[in-house]
Amino acid sequence: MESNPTALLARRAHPPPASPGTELETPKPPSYYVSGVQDKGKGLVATQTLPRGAIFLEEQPLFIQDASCTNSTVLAALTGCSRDEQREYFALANAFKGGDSPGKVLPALAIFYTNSFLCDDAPQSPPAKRRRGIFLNAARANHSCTPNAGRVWDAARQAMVFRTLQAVEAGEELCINYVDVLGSREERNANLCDHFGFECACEACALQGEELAKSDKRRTTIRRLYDEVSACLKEPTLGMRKAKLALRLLQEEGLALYEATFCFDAFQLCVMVSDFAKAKVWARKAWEVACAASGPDGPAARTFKMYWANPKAHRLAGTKPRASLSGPE
Ligand SMILES: C[S@@+](CC[C@H](N)C(=O)[O-])C[C@H]1O[C@@H](n2cnc3c(N)ncnc32)[C@H](O)[C@@H]1O
Repeated sequence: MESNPTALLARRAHPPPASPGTELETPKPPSYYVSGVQDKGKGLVATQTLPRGAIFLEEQPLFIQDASCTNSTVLAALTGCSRDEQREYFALANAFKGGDSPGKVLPALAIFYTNSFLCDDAPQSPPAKRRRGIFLNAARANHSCTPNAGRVWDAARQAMVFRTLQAVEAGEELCINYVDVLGSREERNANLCDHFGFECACEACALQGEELAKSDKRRTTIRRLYDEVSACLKEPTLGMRKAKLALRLLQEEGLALYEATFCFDAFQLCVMVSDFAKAKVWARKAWEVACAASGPDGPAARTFKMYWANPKAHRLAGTKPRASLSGPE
């Protein structure tokens, strides 16, 4: 096996052993278990009721690869893992299995492509520098077009952190989103098939007839509003109406994603027309949503908190004639 200078070995999320003399903490029961789920193979299921914003999984990578990874570099990284870890790795899903085309991907690399997550320390690093990691537990998280969980890479702790985006009942599956979930079922599934090789079996994709048409319309409208609100610099009142419509549609569709973005848009519209009282309310709402999605120390939560404290610090403050806009419903 060729040596692999690019594979950065890291350890999995095992709690460090207590040093002699330190008191042992009572271990917390895990918030999820891995189980078979209908039409999706295995998945993560909540063991207990979890409130919005609860961390249910934190995991360090088994190993990380950069963008130039090959089957050989993955195999080399695996030589630094225990036998059990290697066995667990080869038991993960392989979206490329069964393909008999000449360009067939070898198993170690195919499993890496199917299960790795981006874990870049520098945000927005160029594609060639992007690092991806394998997380043996997190790899069991399935996709949903109405995800109830989100994940962020905590660079300081070198761990992937998963939080609930909304309250979750015991026994409910914990799902993230692999692709953008705005757009119609057809568009979402085309994207999932192209990039991940499967058709989605989530609840939103299982809708039929009128229910499906309504869901598709809500999602395509939210996507349109996403572009339109930011183009409403000249018409803050119209922009606010669109932002609030998007928030209403997100709620109807049960989507927690994008809420912070629209709240922050509403904040920016308020600061533009010097309605700083409403701006504060919107910034606070954006902060609350961001805290639930990616924690209070995430970049979005920190930015929103700063503007909540001082909305006048925003570069658009007072750039339009004074007006009064509406706050959240
Ligand atoms: C990273 S793995 C997720 C865990 C996987 N279900 C398992 O059994 O290990 C990705 C694979 O899970 C399946 N999967 C994930 N989300 C799905 C969904 N919404 N509908 C159908 N299959 C899904 C697909 O086979 C996909 O290639």
